[in-house]
Amino acid sequence: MNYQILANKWRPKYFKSIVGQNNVISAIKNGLKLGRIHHSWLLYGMRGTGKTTIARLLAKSLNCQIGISYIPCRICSNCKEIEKGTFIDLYEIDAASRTKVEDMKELLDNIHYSPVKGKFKIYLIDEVHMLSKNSFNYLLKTIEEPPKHIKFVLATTNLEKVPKTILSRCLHFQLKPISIFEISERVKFILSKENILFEQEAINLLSIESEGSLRDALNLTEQAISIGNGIVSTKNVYNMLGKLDNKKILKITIALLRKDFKEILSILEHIRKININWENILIEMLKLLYQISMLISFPKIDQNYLFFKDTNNNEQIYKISRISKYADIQLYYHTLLIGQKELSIAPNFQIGVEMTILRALHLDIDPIKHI
Ligand SMILES: Nc1ncnc2c1ncn2[C@@H]1O[C@H](COP(=O)(O)OP(=O)(O)OP(=O)(O)O)[C@@H](O)[C@H]1O
Ligand SMILES: [Zn+2]
Repeated sequence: MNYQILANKWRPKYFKSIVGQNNVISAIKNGLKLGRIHHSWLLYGMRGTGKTTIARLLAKSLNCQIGISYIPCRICSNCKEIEKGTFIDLYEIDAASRTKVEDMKELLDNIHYSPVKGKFKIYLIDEVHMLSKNSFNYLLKTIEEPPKHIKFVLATTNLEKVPKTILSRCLHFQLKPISIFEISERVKFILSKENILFEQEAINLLSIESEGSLRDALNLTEQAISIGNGIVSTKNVYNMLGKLDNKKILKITIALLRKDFKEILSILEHIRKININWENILIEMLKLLYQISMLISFPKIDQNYLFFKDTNNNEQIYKISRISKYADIQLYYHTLLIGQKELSIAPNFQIGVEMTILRALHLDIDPIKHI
């Protein structure tokens, strides 16, 4: 069989394998059970959260030869062809590449003919917000009163750009960004099925980096597997993402609070030698300062609330929060934040970051001695 990227190979085959979209899935389940199936569905939400996947599952549920079902058989020829992407009554259109009204006419011209193999002809229009005004008008005519054997599934990452006239004729489903926990559980599940070794921290990093998109998480994982020769290690993921690991972020922040010029210079020299995303250093330092501020204000706060997590470093972070002054931390935070904002006008990112750290070092704040 041809090589398939992880994100495609592990596209859920059942509704129950979809993660993080419980509300949408239970509404679909009820609709299918009761046989109340609207003629036009609109799935919206950020990239890589399951829109196309759910649309295809819906096509299978509606056209399975055993009958309409939340759990289609996956054995009949309709189910098989839908999974392979060869089913004749499922029309998948990427609106981003077919925006013109001629395309829409060509697509909808034979809409009155009955389906060839299934109960329904299904039109899945991805990135529907990209259609031209004329295309929307043409679509609107059909969507107002489609023949009984037609179902539309529209998907978009940009709801604001879909005309209200179209919106008001569809049943809406909002897909949420998927939580870090759910992403990391799914990635770990897939890696164990693929017999690939991984470090937990590496998966956490990938899951945070993908910002709610499971597709992005799986693509990053794929990249990490190839860099690591089949193993997903924390070190490789840090390198791949161009990030300093948490320990170094903690180290440079402590050096700043102690006003340890020598240590700062040696860390900056180290950073210059590796391939790094400079802006990210400021972002991670800001996150750490936020965490310290929260701990000063709420010493007993639930650890899960804090996202600069690394059990080995936690003790030190708690210690800093006990011995530093809130106003000082806020001032450091503000200085780094302004530096981050001004990065785009610095001669380059390295100079921008180094000057920002120097500015923070020279603030009129007493150094903390005993960390
Ligand atoms: N909720 C989810 N549950 C399980 N897997 C998911 C989910 N969302 C995305 N994936 C994984 O990511 C891949 C891409 O997802 P999908 O094509 O459904 O995203 P999408 O929301 O349509 O994205 P886009 O808006 O970019 O088209 C899937 O093949 C699957 O592996
Ligand atoms: Zn079937």
